[in-house]
Amino acid sequence: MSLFLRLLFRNKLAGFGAVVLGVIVLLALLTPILPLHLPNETNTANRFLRPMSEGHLLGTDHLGRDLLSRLMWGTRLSLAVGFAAALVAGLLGAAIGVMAGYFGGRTDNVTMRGVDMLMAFPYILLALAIVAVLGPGLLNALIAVAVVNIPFFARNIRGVTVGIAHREFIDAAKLAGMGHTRILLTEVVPNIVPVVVIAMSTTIGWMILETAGLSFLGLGSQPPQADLGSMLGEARSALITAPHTSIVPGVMILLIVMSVNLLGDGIRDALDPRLRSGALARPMATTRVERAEAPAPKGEGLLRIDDLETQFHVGSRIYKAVNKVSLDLKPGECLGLIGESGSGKSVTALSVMGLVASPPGVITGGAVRLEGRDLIGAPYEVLRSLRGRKVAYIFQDPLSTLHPLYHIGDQLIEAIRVHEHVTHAQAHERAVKLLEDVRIPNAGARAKAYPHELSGGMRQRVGIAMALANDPDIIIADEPTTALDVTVQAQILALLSDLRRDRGLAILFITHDFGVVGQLCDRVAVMYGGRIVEAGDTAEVLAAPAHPYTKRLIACVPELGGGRRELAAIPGLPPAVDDLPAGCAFAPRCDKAQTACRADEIDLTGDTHKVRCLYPEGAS
Ligand SMILES: Nc1ncnc2c1ncn2[C@@H]1O[C@H](COP(=O)(O)OP(=O)(O)OP(=O)(O)O)[C@@H](O)[C@H]1O
Repeated sequence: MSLFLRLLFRNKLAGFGAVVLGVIVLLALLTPILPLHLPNETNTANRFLRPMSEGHLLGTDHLGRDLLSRLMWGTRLSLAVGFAAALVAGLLGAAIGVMAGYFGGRTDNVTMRGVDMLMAFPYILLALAIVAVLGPGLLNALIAVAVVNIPFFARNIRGVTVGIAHREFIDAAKLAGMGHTRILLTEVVPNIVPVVVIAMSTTIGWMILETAGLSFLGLGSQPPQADLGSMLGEARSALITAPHTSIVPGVMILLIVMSVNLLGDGIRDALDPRLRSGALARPMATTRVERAEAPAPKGEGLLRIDDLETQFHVGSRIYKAVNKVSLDLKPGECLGLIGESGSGKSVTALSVMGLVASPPGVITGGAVRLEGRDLIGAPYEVLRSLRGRKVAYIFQDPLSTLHPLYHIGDQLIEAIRVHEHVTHAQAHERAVKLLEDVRIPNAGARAKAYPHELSGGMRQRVGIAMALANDPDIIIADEPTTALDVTVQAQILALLSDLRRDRGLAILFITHDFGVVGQLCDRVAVMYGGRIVEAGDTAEVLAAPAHPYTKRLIACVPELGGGRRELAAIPGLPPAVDDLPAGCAFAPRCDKAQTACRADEIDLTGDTHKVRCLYPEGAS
């Protein structure tokens, strides 16, 4: 709760709205005990007294009634009706939306067509019609406002529920034998409550306005009862001669609606989990850089990463995802970056082109040099011109990176034309050639397919073709074969290997599978807890792993035809990068660890085969 309030008040306008609304609600609650005139007490001798008159701070109306008192009682009534209408519309609308979205089929059709019919009328006409049938009065105005707003909630919530109803956790609940009522109450409703709260918080102001509108027309509260709309309606005839009688309720309506809307926006933002995790809705175009100075280059290379540090700053917590990582990639070389989930491989790869989302990501140190030019802190335009053209990425799940509504050919054409001024026809020809290069059969026809029409392996070939679209020098492949079965995985690896040879591509290949590294990579770097713990030629590391972590990682890979042996899982879990232990991060899971391992930082030592360990394997 305190986190929610902190996030809410971080948005200054929402904080202002909360304070203004809080004061108004408090005054409205205290109205019965405040020393005010009676709101309906008339005194025609004192008609239209100006504000600041004796005994009448805001003056009086056409019947000599005290405006301050009527304002307070009227505000109380308008707020109560607005909140009640929002609650009724929100609950009924949500219930209809949940039922229609969850059960689908005929239930959905019948209820939604009813809702559509309600929506087909202009809402104010519908409200007028309802009040005309029920008769004027505040309760009937409340019913009318609630009814005309039900379709808004029903439609929104139905959409959200349809999205949830087919999710795996609902299937799991069904498989576990839960009934519909239980699934609705325990699985669906908790997921839609934030949406209902957000929709209600942003529509209360609107409903207060609608109720005031009906009262203004004489269909809501009836004389002598005051609400803000009826006060405005009664003041209409004296708009010029006694403007204060209109201004007083008008300003109050403005304050209430404005503060409710500002607060509603703030509540919506504060309930957004991305905001809660520190990732404010709009990430910057490139990763934020807070670096003292660039370290000197430690050598040559097409791509050199020197002492890179990337962190996530979430509230007061600092996640050291990448901690002084150094790597280098030569033209035509394949470097494997391997480690368990969460070791920092993807963040390292994304830092290269400033693609880590900020906030919360921050590059706090190091350098990334492409052909000698430091890219850390480079302007967005520079990075944009290099992204795709010099360095291209292939991701694990092409279905989430390919646009679902465009033909794959068109997406390739777009990728080509981002960097090259070629005609559509030329780009199309190139796109088909690229699809042929990645060995997609019948490439011309396949260019017209949508991503969902292709198999996982074919989609990943399209992902590779996208990466090749601008003939880059470097491809960063982030677990591109993890989601594929072994035969397709072998085909994709063979394809990457051929492309590397034919085009002289340098590849940074991220994986957690030493088997894949053995097949494809010349060199390998092993990551653990955001640091490189071992690096060297693949054959050398595979034959004689020096770090106990590498050794255990290799032992996890089953060997075909290697006879029956126990697969050695690594006990324990990787460390949380916001609370790394002192010394070696692997020490808590290492059976060779000594006291010294837990004391100070350990250096990466060695020449071509480097290791960060005080007691490496094989050493006497
Ligand atoms: N937005 C974020 N906020 C806080 N921590 C984050 C955020 N994104 C990533 N991290 C942390 O950074 C660390 C490195 O994550 P990264 O995705 O690079 O791991 P990885 O080795 O690529 O794992 P995987 O193989 O599962 O993709 C993890 O511990 C992760 O929890």
